Amino acid sequence: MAFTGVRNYSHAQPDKTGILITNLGTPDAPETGAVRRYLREFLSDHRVVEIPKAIWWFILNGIILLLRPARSAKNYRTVWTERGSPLLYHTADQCAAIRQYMQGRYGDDVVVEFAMRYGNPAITDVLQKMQDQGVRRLLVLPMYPQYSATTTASTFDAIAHDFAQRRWIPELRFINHYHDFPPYIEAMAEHIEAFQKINGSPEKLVLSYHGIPKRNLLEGDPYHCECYKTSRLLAERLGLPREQVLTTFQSRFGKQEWLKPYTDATMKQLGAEGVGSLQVFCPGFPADCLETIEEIAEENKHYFEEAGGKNFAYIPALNAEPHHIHALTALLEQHLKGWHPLGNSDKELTVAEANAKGA
Ligand SMILES: C=CC1=C(C)c2cc3[nH]c(cc4nc(cc5[nH]c(cc1n2)c(C)c5CCC(=O)O)C(CCC(=O)O)=C4C)c(C)c3C=C
Ligand SMILES: [Fe+2]
Ligand SMILES: [Fe+2]
Repeated sequence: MAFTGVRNYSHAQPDKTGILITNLGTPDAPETGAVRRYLREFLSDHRVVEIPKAIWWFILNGIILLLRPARSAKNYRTVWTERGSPLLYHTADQCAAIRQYMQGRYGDDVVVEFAMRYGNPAITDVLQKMQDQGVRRLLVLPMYPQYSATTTASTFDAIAHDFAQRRWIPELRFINHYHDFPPYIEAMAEHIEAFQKINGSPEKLVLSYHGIPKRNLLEGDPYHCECYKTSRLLAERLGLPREQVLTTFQSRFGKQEWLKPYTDATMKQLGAEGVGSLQVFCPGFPADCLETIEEIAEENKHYFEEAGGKNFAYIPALNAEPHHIHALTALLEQHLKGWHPLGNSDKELTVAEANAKGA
């Protein structure tokens, strides 16, 4: 096998640092064919579905990819905008804001790009683009605050798979999680406080995270613990008593048991108990997407109200808000330490030069 080499290398070329922001990915269009292509790639990942591969191949191709794409496409159409899928454009906006900050600090020494684990822009294409720009040090930030093998490790697999084809791999740093990073907790707290200043404080605040199969927890995935820690730190920072804040898990897939309590069952229960006002925030989703806009703000709102609940409000994700960008750049800078001064590693900057660069 031939490895991909570095083309047009010149010794005069400065070494650059690359920051790669990744998220899950989304279909290219809210249509059955595009959704099927996306779901095929996503659901063929053994990190996501751990059922033995041969058995799963028949279920996936014989049932799921025949039935689900049309239904999912219909859901995607309800959230699609002129700028495309919310997950895609929020990620693009986050990347642009982080790039602006990093360029202000380090100029052209740092390259900031984003990629998606499934679909487009594909990780391997973006890594090629970064290599072509002279990136020799790579910092990867998967936008999953809470570690899970299904998401974080799968992203690592994709980076490793790409590197396995390259002759000259860059120096690598990979952010595993940031579920308890103080600026992230602070950004969420300030965001929730700002929302409540306008909309009032609710009787109950539900913190809803994407679920994973319960078996993954029993097999040693730390995701469940990290979600509870995020909730505890956020509730403490907001000064809310324990009974006012609930942690739940949404977006089940398939027949097996997933992490409980389930968000939908909780909505029905709180509605039936006659809860007067409820706010839902999703700390595990740094960007609004199908799972927040359609599943929480529409479907689960309906469950709550149908069961008798009043005043449901969904608190939007942090998206590209300044508080969020501040938290993310603080996280990135923590992980860039020792790579300063960014730029040509052969050339030491004088103090005056470093100051002039703002490094
Ligand atoms: C099949 C099992 C799934 C696991 C395990 C899973 C974990 C997981 N997912 C996210 C974040 C997102 N998931 C999104 C959509 C989505 N998730 C699954 C399945 C699993 N996720 C499916 C089949 C879908 C597609 C939508 C559908 O057909 O209903 C999204 C939104 C994507 C978008 O385009 O908007 C996000 C984000 C996390 C964080 C996670 C584990 C911790
Ligand atoms: Fe998911
Ligand atoms: Fe736990």
